[in-house]
Amino acid sequence: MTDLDAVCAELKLEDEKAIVAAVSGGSDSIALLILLHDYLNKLEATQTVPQLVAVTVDHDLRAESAAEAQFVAQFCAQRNIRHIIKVWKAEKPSTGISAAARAMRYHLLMEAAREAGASMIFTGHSQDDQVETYIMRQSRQKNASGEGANDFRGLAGMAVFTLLAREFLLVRPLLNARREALRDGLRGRNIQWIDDPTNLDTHYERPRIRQTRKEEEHQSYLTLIDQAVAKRTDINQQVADYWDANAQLAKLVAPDIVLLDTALLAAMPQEAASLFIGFVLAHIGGKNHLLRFEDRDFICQTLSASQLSQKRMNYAGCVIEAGLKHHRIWREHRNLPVVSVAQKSKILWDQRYYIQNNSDEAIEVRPVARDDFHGFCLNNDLNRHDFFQPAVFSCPGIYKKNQLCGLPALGFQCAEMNDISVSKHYALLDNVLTGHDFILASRFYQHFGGGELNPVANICRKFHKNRL
Ligand SMILES: Nc1ncnc2c1ncn2[C@@H]1O[C@H](COP(=O)(O)OP(=O)(O)OP(=O)(O)O)[C@@H](O)[C@H]1O
Repeated sequence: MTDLDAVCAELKLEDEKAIVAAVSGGSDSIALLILLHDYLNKLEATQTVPQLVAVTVDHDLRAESAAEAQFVAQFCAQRNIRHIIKVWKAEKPSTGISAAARAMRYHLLMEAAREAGASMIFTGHSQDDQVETYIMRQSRQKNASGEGANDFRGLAGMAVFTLLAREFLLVRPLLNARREALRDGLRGRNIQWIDDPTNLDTHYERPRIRQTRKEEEHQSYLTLIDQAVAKRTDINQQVADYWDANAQLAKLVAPDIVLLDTALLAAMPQEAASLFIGFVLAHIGGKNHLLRFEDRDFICQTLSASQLSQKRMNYAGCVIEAGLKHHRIWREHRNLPVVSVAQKSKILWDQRYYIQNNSDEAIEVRPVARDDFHGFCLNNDLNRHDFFQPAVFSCPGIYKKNQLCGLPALGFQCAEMNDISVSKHYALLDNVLTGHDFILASRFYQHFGGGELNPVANICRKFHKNRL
C-alpha cells in the first residue's frame, strides 16, 4: 500500500493538462509510473484526467544509459504512455559529478515539463531513500565541526511537496513506501525494471549506506526523522508567528537593506532568532543556502549583547551594523559581478536580480561607480531623493556604451532603459523550496515583497496544512 492515491487526491489533478513522472527505469520509478497510470485510469471513469508523460534523463555518464532510456521508452510504448528522453549533452565536470548530475536532472525534468504543459513532476523517492538521506546527513554532521554541524533542519529529510523554480511542484508520493514492497508489487505483475550498477558501487556514499544499514534500525530512523520534521516545523512557525505579530520591527527600507528593531530578535526564542537572521542574510547577500548554524548563533548573541562591543560584522555577503535601537543589514560592496548581457538575453546578477535585455545592443551590468552616480543624479535631477547610499552601491547599475543609464532596482532609469527589465530573485527560496519551509517562505514573500506571483501562498491554500 502506498500514499499515492491520497496524495494525488489532494492535488486536484483534473485541473492539470499533463503531469510528468520522472522515470529512470529503476524499480521505484517504474512502480511510480504504474501506480500513477492505474490511478489516472481509475479516475478517468468519473472526471477528466491529465496526460501522463514519463520523462527519462540520460545523463550520458555510463555506456548503458542510452539503452536504459530505450527500455523505458519501450515500456511506455507498450502501455500507450507518452515518453520523453532528455540527454545531458554538455561536457561533464571533472569533480562533483553526482551533484552536477542531480542539478542537470532537475533542469531537464523541468524543461520536459514545460514542453508538455505540466506543472507537476512526480518522482519515485521511497522511504528507503528517505532513511538513507537521513543517515548521510547525520554522518556529515558527526564529521563536521563547521558546515552542517547541528543542522537539525536537514535531518527532516525530503518533503512530499517541494516547489522548484517557483514554477513546478515536485511530488514524492512514495515517501512512505518501502522499496521491497514496491518491488514485490512489480514482481506480482510480472513487471521488470533496471538495476543500475552504480547503486551497488560502494565508491559512492548512498550505495555504501544501502548495503551497511540494518533493517532492525529502520523504524527508529523514521522516529528520528519525524522528530526533526516536528522541530523544523515548530521553529519555522515560531518565526512566522513573531514576524506576523511584529511586522513593523523588520523592514525592508530599500532594496536589499533591512532595518531590524532590536526588540524583534530579543523577543524571539534563540533558535527562531538564529533562523530568522539566517533567512534575512541569505536574502540580502543573494545566497541559496543558510549561513552555518554556529555563525548565525554568534551573530544573534553579538546583536543581543547589551554592550555592543562589535559594531560591524561581515557575513554571507552582508554587512551587519549593530545598533542600540536598530540593526542594519545590507549587501556588502565586495565581489559584485561585472557582466555583459547580449541583446535579447537574460542573466541572473549577483544571485539577486534577473536582468532581461530586450534591446538591440549589449549592456553591461555592474555596481555603480561613485562618480558615475553623481553625474547620473545631476543629469536626472535625482539629488532631491533621500535614499540609502549602501543600496545605491550594491544594486545593479545598467551601463550602455560605458554610460550609466539606470538603477532600476531603485526605480531610477532613463529612456534608454525601456527595453531592459529587472526583477528580484530570492536565491534561498526561488530555486528549491522544500514543503517543510512553505509557511515560513510565504511570510517572507509577504513581508519582503516576493513579486506579484505568490505560488507559495497558493500552494499553502491548496494543500492541507498537515501535509506540508
Ligand atoms: N535518470 C533519471 N531520469 C528520470 N528520473 C530520474 C532519473 N534518476 C532518478 N530519477 C527520479 O528520481 C528518483 C530518485 O532517484 P534515485 O537516484 O534514488 O533513483 P534510482 O535509483 O536511479 O531509480 P529508482 O528510484 O527508480 O529505483 C527516481 O525514483 C526517479 O523518479
